[in-house]
Amino acid sequence: MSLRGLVKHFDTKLAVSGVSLDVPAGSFYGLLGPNGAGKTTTLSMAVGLLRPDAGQAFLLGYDVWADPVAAKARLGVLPDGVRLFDRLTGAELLAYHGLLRGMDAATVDQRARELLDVLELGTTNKTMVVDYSAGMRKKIGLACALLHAPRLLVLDEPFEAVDPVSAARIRDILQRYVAGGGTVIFSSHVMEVVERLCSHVAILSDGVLRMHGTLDAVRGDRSLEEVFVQVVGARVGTGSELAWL
Ligand SMILES: Nc1ncnc2c1ncn2[C@@H]1O[C@H](COP(=O)(O)OP(=O)(O)OP(=O)(O)O)[C@@H](O)[C@H]1O
Repeated sequence: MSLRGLVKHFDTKLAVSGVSLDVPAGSFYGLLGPNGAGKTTTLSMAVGLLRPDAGQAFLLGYDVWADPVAAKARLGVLPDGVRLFDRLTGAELLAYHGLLRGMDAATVDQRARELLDVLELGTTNKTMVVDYSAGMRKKIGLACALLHAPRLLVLDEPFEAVDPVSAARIRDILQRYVAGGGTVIFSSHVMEVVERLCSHVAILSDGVLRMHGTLDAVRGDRSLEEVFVQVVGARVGTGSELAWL
């Protein structure tokens, strides 16, 4: 994935200010940044969900805004908020996604069962997605992103709201996916997960890419958290805040 000078304003607010980033094929890329840094906005522009004011995004060589069908056929996305067709069961939602992507019904059925099983969503669960918990919605969103075996996965906070057992399962799936030649870029607030999984990391704040590169190069001899806090400029507490509490 190559991002070139992506810019996005919301009214007068400059949310993303000229982000350029190369995500090498086969890398496991972590995108870090404080709340409101512009991670979701950047990833949404990168995958063709939010039109940039300026700049370009290339996925596996295809310009996502000029050639969206070719780019999106090779891409799996877990968007922020996961707006799903939620009056369906998990199995129905996966079937819908697979058939929309032109997959044959038998393959969709087999992969859907495996995904529901491995993500512990239940292969025979009749609960509609609208009644899923937050973590279950995250997992069914991830299953939809994986179903067509894309070469590139873009995941917005895939571990948010997910229980520790499922998180370990997702880490394992993604590590095997990368070992098999896939590429992952995901946003996260959990340094420990990023340090454990990622080959590369980027730090965004106030819509600007502050640091990026291999994990070792970004981290140096410090912890990722120390680097993050320094790069984004942590406020120092005076000890007098919330004195009324
Ligand atoms: N649809 C929108 N309308 C107006 N402002 C928006 C919209 N989406 C995002 N913003 C603003 O753009 C900035 C970047 O938001 P974004 O959601 O990309 O941040 P983020 O890094 O993903 O944050 P978080 O870690 O909290 O999810 C924020 O100031 C946010 O208020």
